Amino acid sequence: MPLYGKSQPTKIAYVDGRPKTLHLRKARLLIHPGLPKQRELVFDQNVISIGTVADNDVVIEDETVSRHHCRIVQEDDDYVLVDPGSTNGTFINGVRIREAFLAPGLILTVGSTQIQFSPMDEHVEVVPSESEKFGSIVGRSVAMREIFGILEKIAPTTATVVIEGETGTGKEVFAKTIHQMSKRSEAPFIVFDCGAVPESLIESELFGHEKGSFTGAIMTRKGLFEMAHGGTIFLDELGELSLDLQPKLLRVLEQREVRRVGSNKSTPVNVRVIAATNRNLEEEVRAGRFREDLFYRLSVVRLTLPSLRERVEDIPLLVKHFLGQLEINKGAAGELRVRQASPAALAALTRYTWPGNVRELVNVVERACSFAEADTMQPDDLPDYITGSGEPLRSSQEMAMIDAPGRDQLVELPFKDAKEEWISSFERDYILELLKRHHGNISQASREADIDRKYFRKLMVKHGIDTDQI
Ligand SMILES: Nc1ncnc2c1ncn2[C@@H]1O[C@H](COP(=O)(O)OP(=O)(O)OP(=O)(O)O)[C@@H](O)[C@H]1O
Repeated sequence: MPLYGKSQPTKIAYVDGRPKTLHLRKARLLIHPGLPKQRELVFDQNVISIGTVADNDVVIEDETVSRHHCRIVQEDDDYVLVDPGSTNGTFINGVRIREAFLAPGLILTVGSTQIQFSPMDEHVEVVPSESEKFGSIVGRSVAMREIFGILEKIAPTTATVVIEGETGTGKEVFAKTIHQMSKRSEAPFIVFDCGAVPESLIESELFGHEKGSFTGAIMTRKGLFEMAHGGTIFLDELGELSLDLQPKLLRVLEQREVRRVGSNKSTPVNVRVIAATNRNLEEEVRAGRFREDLFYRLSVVRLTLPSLRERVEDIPLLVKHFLGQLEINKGAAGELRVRQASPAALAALTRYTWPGNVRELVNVVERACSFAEADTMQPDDLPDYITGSGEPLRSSQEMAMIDAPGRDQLVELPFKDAKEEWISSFERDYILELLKRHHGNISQASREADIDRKYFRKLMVKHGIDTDQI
């Protein structure tokens, strides 16, 4: 039974897949309650550390208090006080405690300092933002403006965020923007791709290592968590993190300290974590590939970015945005070479199904800028597979029509499943066809497809395509 009645931890409530309400959980601490020198502090993070040294969230000048004395941890529905071993102890109602649930209004005694704890809840309706921009992210669809509405509230907090979405939907740019719109914007934003580093090196990359702790560790090195101190760490492809390493990450999140490989000393870190994955983490938990406790600890705020196919009304705005951003579209004096897209070009871009999402759109606009001969982008400046007019690549669309599961089969499925089935079959055939044409050369095939090589590889993995098959 939660101690705080109907209150809930910081979370977004979804109804029919749409974000409806945002519960922001905060904790208020009164230091020296009732005394003239009473001090009030409000926190939105899920661990609040208390001690005498400056890296604590609550710094207390009291010689009976330890350097890192105790911490208050937000559990799913409750707050828990943890004192793992301070010298003079933490007391509630005169009883020394190591771990205890905190009820609202309760006073804890830390050394000779009293602290009163009260949870504070803010419930807000998620309303689509009026703005079509959040930092460097643009979007006018309701789905995107709803996300902007959430971000306006949660970016300034320290809440951990998990961003889910297909490849190229903008997960990294969202993470960076959340950091830039937070109070941590002056501190480092560190990116780590859990899928790009060999498993054996991930621990030392993230947490650092001591000299000689393993073959090749010739110097002591700080890990990325220490480097991100005061700022944000972005863990991309979190779903790739092995089950062995997941408890180590959980430990850092819960205890807010890291231990370098080969060291038995912990270093406190103050880092906001934003993680992204193109897998559905809930399904990964059900399949036993992702730890449930880590999932709950991380997904304080969980955002799902819609694919570009689901928000085609954003395409004109995105095209305009990229025309203004891309270096290739700038003349000697910084003027834009292509200023706009013609209605026919926009219509073609809107009809296409965008397996590579926004990243693929960026590539297409970039390519069109180098093809365009006037200041308006025309359908001729777009790749044939987008306008549906080209010779061989036209076959990608035909292939999808021909090889996709039969229409009769598809109409038996719910719309969403049928659509996914159809797109998946298109992706598989398209990639296979291009690889065949380029004798298994991924660079050439991805260039012809006009999609990023990294994304091309991901599609190969997704569909179990190996160049040996070609
Ligand atoms: N809404 C948006 N507004 C402006 N630019 C965007 C938007 N969404 C994505 N982009 C741009 O699209 C490109 C791809 O985005 P990003 O790399 O963030 O995707 P991702 O989901 O992290 O991809 P991956 O899963 O492959 O790592 C970037 O150039 C990014 O700036």
